[in-house]
Amino acid sequence: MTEILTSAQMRAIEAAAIDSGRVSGLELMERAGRGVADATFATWPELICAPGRAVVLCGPGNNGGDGYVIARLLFERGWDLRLYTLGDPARLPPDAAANAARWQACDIGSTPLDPQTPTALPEADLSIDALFGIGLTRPLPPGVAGLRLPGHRIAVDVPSGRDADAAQDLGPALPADLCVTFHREKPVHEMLKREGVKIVVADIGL
Ligand SMILES: NC(=O)C1=CN([C@@H]2O[C@H](COP(=O)(O)OP(=O)(O)OC[C@H]3O[C@@H](n4cnc5c(N)ncnc54)[C@H](O)[C@@H]3O)[C@@H](O)[C@H]2O)[C@@H](O)CC1
Ligand SMILES: [K+]
Repeated sequence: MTEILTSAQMRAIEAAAIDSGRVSGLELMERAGRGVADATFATWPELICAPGRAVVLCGPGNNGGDGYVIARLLFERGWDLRLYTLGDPARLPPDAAANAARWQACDIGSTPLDPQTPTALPEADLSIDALFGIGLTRPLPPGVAGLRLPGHRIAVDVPSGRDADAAQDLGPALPADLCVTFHREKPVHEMLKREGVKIVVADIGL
């Protein structure tokens, strides 16, 4: 039977691993981003040798940090990247800020999303939803809830707008074809499977 962890249990496991000195938060984020890229190419192998365009949406927390890692990894593989940010990048938590700085070194730039009005996103082969993960605390702002995601839609950890613990209905959420979570499934992933979303659990070495 699949072992399922709540978001609080997941945070405790991550914190214990980091506190033990066995692994840094930054390294966990790198493994998380790599896990999403690997699952994406395992799901759509035709994309491995045919880099196209990817839209990456990065939120204000560590889910956004995963997004910056994924953008960098796709850029290194020759993809045309369009990165969008929500919130003030100057207020990102430390590991996400470090990956935003690495992204800036790629010299591609980014576009802020308007939280009130949905931004028109370009056509793309992949869209990566790294806006909110297990840290979502309230309904999505209207400018996010109304986004139309192009191409194959990949949710990082949790589709933005969904409560990872499936305990409360937080309102509209972004759609996903593939959702890549880390270490163990969370309660929402059982619901997502029933909705036809492919779930991949990436091993991040915890
Ligand atoms: N070291 C770590 O902690 C790791 C974290 N990971 C990623 O980090 C995620 C959790 O990161 P966080 O705890 O930073 O949480 P999130 O990145 O999910 O979101 C937290 C941020 O969103 C804001 N927020 C919440 N709901 C909002 C709403 N409706 N509108 C606007 N702002 C809202 C909060 O104020 C906070 O700034 C996981 O889902 C996973 O993707 C992975 O990188 C693995 C390692
Ligand atoms: K997400």
